[in-house]
Amino acid sequence: MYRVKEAFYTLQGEGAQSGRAAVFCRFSKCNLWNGREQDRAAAVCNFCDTDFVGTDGQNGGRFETADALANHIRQLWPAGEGRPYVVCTGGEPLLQLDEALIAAFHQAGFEVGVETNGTLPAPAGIDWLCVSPKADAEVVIRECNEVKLVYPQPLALPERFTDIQAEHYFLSPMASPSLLEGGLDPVKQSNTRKATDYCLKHPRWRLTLQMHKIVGID
Ligand SMILES: C[S@@+](CC[C@H](N)C(=O)[O-])C[C@H]1O[C@@H](n2cnc3c(N)ncnc32)[C@H](O)[C@@H]1O
Ligand SMILES: Nc1nc2[nH]cc(C(=O)O)c2c(=O)[nH]1
Ligand code: SF4
Ligand SMILES: [Mg+2]
Repeated sequence: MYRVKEAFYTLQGEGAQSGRAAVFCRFSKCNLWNGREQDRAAAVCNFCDTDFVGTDGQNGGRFETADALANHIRQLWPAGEGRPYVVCTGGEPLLQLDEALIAAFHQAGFEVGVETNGTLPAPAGIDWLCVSPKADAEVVIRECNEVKLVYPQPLALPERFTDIQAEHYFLSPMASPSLLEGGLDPVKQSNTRKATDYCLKHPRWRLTLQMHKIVGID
């Protein structure tokens, strides 16, 4: 059984695949926060900008089989256009994503991207893996396509993650958890300046901005 909070067609807004059309499959649940506001401050990850509780979002639901979920996601891709791309996110997708579901996505013609906090092992077959470390949580994934660190995090300094083998290292300025528009978020503006300064001093790191919030697509 797979539990999905919501699924929607949009442009990838973050990292090296920014601007690419994708169906986002947002799995329910996370291992670093239970999603309740009253428990946020005590959670390992306490700045999450996402509601991943339950299965009641747009195109969300409970899916008994990998094929049922893959077919559901396939219907959200525009007919006959380009190479279908699904981004598995959440919540923490690696609590649920398994080799059977990756195989079903491939069978349905998808390339499979994953956004993970890196604390759980990744199944084989993922086409694009993004690891986004959180606070003092141990990262067990040792290689990926991109590291995308939300910045600043006092317990997750960038230096700690340069031994993860990756093609790209990104800093993503921390936004207010509440869903404010990109331009109206003073917390984010100040964090964007800090991330910019860090990238200028340490040029292996690149800046990425949450383009979907700037553009206002989701
Ligand atoms: C909601 S998480 C879900 C996937 C996975 N649990 C993770 O943390 O990578 C998706 C992406 O949003 C980022 N994110 C979450 N809250 C954010 C915030 N307040 N500002 C900027 N990025 C944030 C995460 O770091 C991650 O890269
Ligand atoms: N457009 C868009 N791009 C994204 N990239 C990563 C996201 C996520 O929440 O995992 C995300 C998201 O929520 N929306
Ligand atoms: S950002 Fe990711 S790891 Fe942090 S609470 Fe949200 S879903 Fe969990
Ligand atoms: Mg998001």
